[in-house]
Amino acid sequence: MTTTTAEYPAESHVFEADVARLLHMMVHSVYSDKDVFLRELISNAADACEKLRYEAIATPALLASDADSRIVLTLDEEGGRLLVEDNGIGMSRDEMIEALGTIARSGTRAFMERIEASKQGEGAQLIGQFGVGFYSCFMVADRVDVVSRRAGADSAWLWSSDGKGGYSVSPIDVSEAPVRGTRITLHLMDDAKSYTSRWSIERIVKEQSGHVPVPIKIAEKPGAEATQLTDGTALWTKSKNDITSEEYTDFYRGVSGQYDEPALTVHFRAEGRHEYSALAFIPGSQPFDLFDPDRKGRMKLYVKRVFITDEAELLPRYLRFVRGLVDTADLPLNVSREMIQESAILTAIRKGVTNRIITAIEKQAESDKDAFLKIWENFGSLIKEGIYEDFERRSQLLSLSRFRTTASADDYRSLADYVKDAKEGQQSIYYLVGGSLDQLKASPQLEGFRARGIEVLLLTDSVDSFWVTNAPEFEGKSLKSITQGSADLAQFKKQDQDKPESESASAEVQAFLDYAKEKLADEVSDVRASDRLIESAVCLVASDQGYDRQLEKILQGAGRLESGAKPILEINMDHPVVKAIAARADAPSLRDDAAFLLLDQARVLDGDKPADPRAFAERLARLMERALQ
Ligand SMILES: Nc1ncnc2c1ncn2[C@@H]1O[C@H](COP(=O)(O)OP(=O)(O)OP(=O)(O)O)[C@@H](O)[C@H]1O
Repeated sequence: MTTTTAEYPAESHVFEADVARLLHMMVHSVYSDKDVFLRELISNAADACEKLRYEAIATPALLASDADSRIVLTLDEEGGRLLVEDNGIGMSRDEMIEALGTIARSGTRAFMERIEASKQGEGAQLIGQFGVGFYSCFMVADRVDVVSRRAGADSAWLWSSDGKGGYSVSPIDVSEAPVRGTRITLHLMDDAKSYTSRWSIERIVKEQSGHVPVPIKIAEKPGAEATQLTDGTALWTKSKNDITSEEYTDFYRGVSGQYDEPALTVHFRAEGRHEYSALAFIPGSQPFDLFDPDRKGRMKLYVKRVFITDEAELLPRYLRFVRGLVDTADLPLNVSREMIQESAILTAIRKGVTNRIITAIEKQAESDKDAFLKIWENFGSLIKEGIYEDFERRSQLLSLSRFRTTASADDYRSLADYVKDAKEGQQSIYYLVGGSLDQLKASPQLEGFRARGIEVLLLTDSVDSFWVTNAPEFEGKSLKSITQGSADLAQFKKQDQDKPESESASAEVQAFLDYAKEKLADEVSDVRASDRLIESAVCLVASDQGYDRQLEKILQGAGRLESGAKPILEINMDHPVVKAIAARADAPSLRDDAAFLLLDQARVLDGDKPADPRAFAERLARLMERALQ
């Protein structure tokens, strides 16, 4: 039964707020390389063909008599139009409203915010780098009509918009729609009329979409016979030696939706117990939604070249920045998506692909340090998640990790570098976790390590607080936070021989320590002499048991820990202020204020605030008054 207009009159809809924002950005984009719109449309068309092939496994009738997927581009120079048509799955009315009136992709909002916050030129570059799907056609068209008929349905729909405030959806006679699939008509803007020239379309398709796994045809005018532009051969089925790096890049761009160069390409065919091909890429830059909590891996699973799903978890979570696909003949075509998750074959494939990717990164680290460091800068924080998630590969991932350290200057150091240069008798790999490198470099806790030339890893990624607690060892040395427990530095000589090692505390200073311990008992668990301080008077450390201070702050911030453990206040027994206060046993109120002020000073050095700002201000005022009198 054909849908009647009386049942479904033409409806007007306004765009969801985010779509409107995105469209505004597209239309006003100064991005010069507008060609990218065609890649987006072709990629959607190819996805639609792949979805149909998948649904047709269970319902072969969907293919009817037209089994071969294709994408046809029709040029209409006279009418100033470009048509992109596929015989894929098509869209129902509701699917159209959902897909072309809202933004489903996670992270798009974050992406838009980045574009809006950036300077004009940079924002435009971002658009070019990532592409923004269907809506990019409004960079070249002032009206877009989408006619679609879902496979197996007896109705067809027209979606139409000028890309400004909204769009309309109306039923149209099936005789005006493709038998199955979607036809998108772009009414080109005056400065975009070159997209009706065969020469430019052919160039763009070959450059951008030459390896889309659905054949692309071109018709020079409406009604003309279409000739083939690309044959739809799946790139991954070819031998590595027959593929140029341009072809890989083109394919990567299609599969990742990013328009940069891949930083690393891993392409192999596994034979033996399980047979499959894998083609995986590490992107050349961070995808904009990399840190979106909903972001999933984007490796596609094909069975005998039929796309099955991109939710098969073909890689461990921490490798979710890798894009690409696995194609296997070992799974049955009609395997359900649920069964896939539990399949032993898939587990074996996951292991094989993960190993190959990590080995490829390791090789890159050896053969091309700069290229590897770019990967590390973009994705190191994710790779480090693997240190606590992937027990089997922990030591491999630790070896791969690179760090800023007190000895690295602007370069990176590996744990192997660290161990090679460790002091004689040094049992631990020391680290300090915090929010930024500058803050870490200014930490009082570092002073004693610096003075003795002991290297300390400076860790600033939020994941660092977690993996360090799980990876206690590298080449026999345990990882140890310099803000937790005792520093045990006395066994190492200071490099600056002029400064004598501190003698055991004088009785006076010791008495002040005991006094402070009693006074501050509500706020700290201990007050003790420090061997990690040189210039600063005080610092806070966590006790050996429990969490390190930085992790405690993160857990508290996330509401996963109610209150932190009391820290330990360490005091520099050689510090002139400490000595001077210790000498004033005759002035109890002064000692009292000093004890609390020293604690607050340690808090501030830790990036915190004084616990009681008012009491702090009063104590400070009293002290200044005394000094000024
Ligand atoms: N030719 C088409 N056939 C069927 N559905 C389509 C077609 N073009 C677009 N769509 C639908 O519109 C949705 C939105 O497309 P859009 O390009 O904006 O984002 P996307 O394809 O989901 O994301 P990405 O570009 O990151 O893959 C698609 O997910 C799909 O459901």
